[in-house]
Amino acid sequence: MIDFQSVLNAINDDASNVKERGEIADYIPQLAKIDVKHFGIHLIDSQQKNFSAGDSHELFSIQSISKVLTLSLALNLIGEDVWKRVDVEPSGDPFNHLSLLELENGIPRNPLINPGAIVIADILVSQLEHPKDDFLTFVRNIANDDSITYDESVAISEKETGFRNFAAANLLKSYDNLNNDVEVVLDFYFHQCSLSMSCEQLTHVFYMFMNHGKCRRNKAYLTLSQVKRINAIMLTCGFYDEAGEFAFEVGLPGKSGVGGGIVALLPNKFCVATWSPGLNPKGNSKIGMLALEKLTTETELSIF
Ligand SMILES: NC(=O)CC[C@H](N)C(=O)O
Repeated sequence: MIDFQSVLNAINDDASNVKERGEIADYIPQLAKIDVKHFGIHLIDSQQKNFSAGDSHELFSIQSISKVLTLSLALNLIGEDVWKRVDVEPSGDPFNHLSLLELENGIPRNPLINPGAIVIADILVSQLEHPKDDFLTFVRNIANDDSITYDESVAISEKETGFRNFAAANLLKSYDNLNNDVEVVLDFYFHQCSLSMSCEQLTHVFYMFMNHGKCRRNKAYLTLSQVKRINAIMLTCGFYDEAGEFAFEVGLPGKSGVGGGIVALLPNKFCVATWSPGLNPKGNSKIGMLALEKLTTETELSIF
């Protein structure tokens, strides 16, 4: 038996001693206020045993990690038709890159870069009666946790400075790959990104991706084939132009966000989330990447 708690304690000790902690994502002014010194880690295993260290119960902005959840709901609602509007190839580019979108006639490379997630947001806005409420209910149900909510101040802050996302949405519109108004779709997108969760809550939501699509209460939200696809997309696209590095160093499907969160999982074994708000130049949590590399090295557990 692996002693996960000892491994997490050691990771937390190491993380606290790192001096160069990366840069906070200050292009969203509300995120710039967060103390770069935070570090938290939480792991849930297949028996639903929980292990944590550091600031694992503090809330943070999950940002792009939400893209996996909107994709899951879109697959639930319209199935394979999702792939008519967004591709499944890694982009090799930063998350907010636009030139590929023009080269490829308005079909985003994958659902985890911003233009792809904006198309998914458009699908949800079309399909749901009360998009923001219904998406929140979906996430709360998976986690079995009604305390999860949006951070309005983060959503408003991003709306005020989200010029590249407005550019992406307008470009999508010009290629007929956005059915609703740019303002409406981005209001939804900025809210999904503003979802506030702790490391513990994130593992409770993402548990289903390591458990054949079933949440902790054993209710199925995704089919086996959908989980396989989403995990594959996380592995190949979850870290933008650092997806290769994450697979190389950590060896797990996962997803990062500019709030400094990372969630990753090993099917049938565990789901883990880290939070450290300082980012590396590729926009992924600097210490979170180091922590997960240590986790899979020490436990010798990875998909490879
Ligand atoms: N990588 C991220 O977390 C980016 C999400 C952020 N809301 C943005 O659109 O820029």
